[in-house]
Amino acid sequence: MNERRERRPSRPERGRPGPRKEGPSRPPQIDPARQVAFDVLRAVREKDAYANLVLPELLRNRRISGRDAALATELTYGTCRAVGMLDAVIEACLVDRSLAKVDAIVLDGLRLGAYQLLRTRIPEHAAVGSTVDLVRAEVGSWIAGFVNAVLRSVSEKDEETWLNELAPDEAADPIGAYALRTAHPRWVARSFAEALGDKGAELKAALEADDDRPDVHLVARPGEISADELAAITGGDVAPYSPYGVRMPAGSGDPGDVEPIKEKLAAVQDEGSQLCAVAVTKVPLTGSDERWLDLCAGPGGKAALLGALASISGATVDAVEKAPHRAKLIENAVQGLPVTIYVADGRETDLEPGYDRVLVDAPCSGLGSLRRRPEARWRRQPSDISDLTKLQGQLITAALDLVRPGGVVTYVVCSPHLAETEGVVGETARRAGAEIVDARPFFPDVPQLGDGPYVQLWPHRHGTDAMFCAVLRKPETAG
Ligand SMILES: C[S@@+](CC[C@H](N)C(=O)[O-])C[C@H]1O[C@@H](n2cnc3c(N)ncnc32)[C@H](O)[C@@H]1O
Repeated sequence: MNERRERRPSRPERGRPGPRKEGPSRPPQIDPARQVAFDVLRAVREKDAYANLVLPELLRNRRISGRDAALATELTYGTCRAVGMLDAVIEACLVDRSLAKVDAIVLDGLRLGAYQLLRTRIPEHAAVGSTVDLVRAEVGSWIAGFVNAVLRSVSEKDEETWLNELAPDEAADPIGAYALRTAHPRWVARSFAEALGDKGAELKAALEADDDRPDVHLVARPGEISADELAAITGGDVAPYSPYGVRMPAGSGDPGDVEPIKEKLAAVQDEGSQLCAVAVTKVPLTGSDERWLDLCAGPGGKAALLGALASISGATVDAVEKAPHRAKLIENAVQGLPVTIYVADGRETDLEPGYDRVLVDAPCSGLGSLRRRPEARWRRQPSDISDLTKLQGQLITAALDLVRPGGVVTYVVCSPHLAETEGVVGETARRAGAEIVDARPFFPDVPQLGDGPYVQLWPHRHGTDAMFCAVLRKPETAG
């Protein structure tokens, strides 16, 4: 056994307290920011909670603000995102190389500590000591020696050195190498590579951009406030592509505190989502253009933008949502707009066919917005995809039934996974005899859109989520 391995800790047996002398005798010093992060990690793991919903609530309830809130946010989201990379390093620090038998709550603590050691400038003694205290307070003093020893072992090298040791060779296995380095599951990295048609520099750039903290994007409601005005009020920048968009740097504070958002003149919405909603309205039509349908509308981001544009052009929008609680959110988003909400399954509505434009913003894997949902990359499974594509195909088919001959169906997903994008669209359009229209002209001035006919946006190219958009036209001759 080499010197380093001798110093590695053995894992504790589950639920079996070790000798009392392992734990330091001083009482644990609990830091509120780290306690919040630790509690959110637990809620994410035990209750399938969403970190970006639980964290603000805990911060509010515990009256944590300012620097403590910023630290809690950084540690929570950073740890959630980096789980795969952190686990690889932690596992390398265990004598028997198995994480599986480390108590889940202890592993939460180890991840939180390892994140601080590898991806922040927090001094080693603070990262290790505070983590030992957190886990000790939760599990008992007997665990302190183990946590301390694992984290001391993690701290022996920086992230780069660990990754050089643990990552597969970049030339032999670029997907595996970039996946570990950017803390993505391999299957997600592979799906990005397939969509990009690249396993080299562009894949690396895409995964790196996906691992960054994203800007906050706001949408200025058309007819109420302009993007220039919104940018001036918020101190943000007018977005490069959406005529209604404003971008604010990550960590600019709670967008809910922005006055135009409180007054419902603006909302938080990724610029890619804005572009897709706007594209729905830009496809040329012959004949009527009054009845628009949003077939998967909750929580109402695109319905609100479509509603505002419909109100200007004299159209109306029907918004369908299957989940009643999400339909409630639409109500809140579309107040004062010409939008009617229906709680129904989009595959079998009682709606009168003959819509001029239909948006299918289908349920999807969300692989395109992983940067905005810290824990999502580790929760999604490849096996989710086939159920989703079945549902997506059925929703597109229903939309083609509801649109009038010559009308358009715009299909959008927040995913670059080929099965959810080109795969399902190509197959469904072929079966229904729908024409696939080149979507690129409806994204004017957006660069790097490839060869069409589909539009795939990317964080590393456009600074947006990886939204996909396809436009289908129902043939004039169709019944
Ligand atoms: C990607 S989200 C839509 C986002 C929304 N367009 C927005 O911009 O805020 C998909 C929505 O479809 C809903 N949904 C899932 N299955 C559905 C179905 N069979 N019919 C209608 N809506 C469905 C989900 O509850 C979810 O709210």
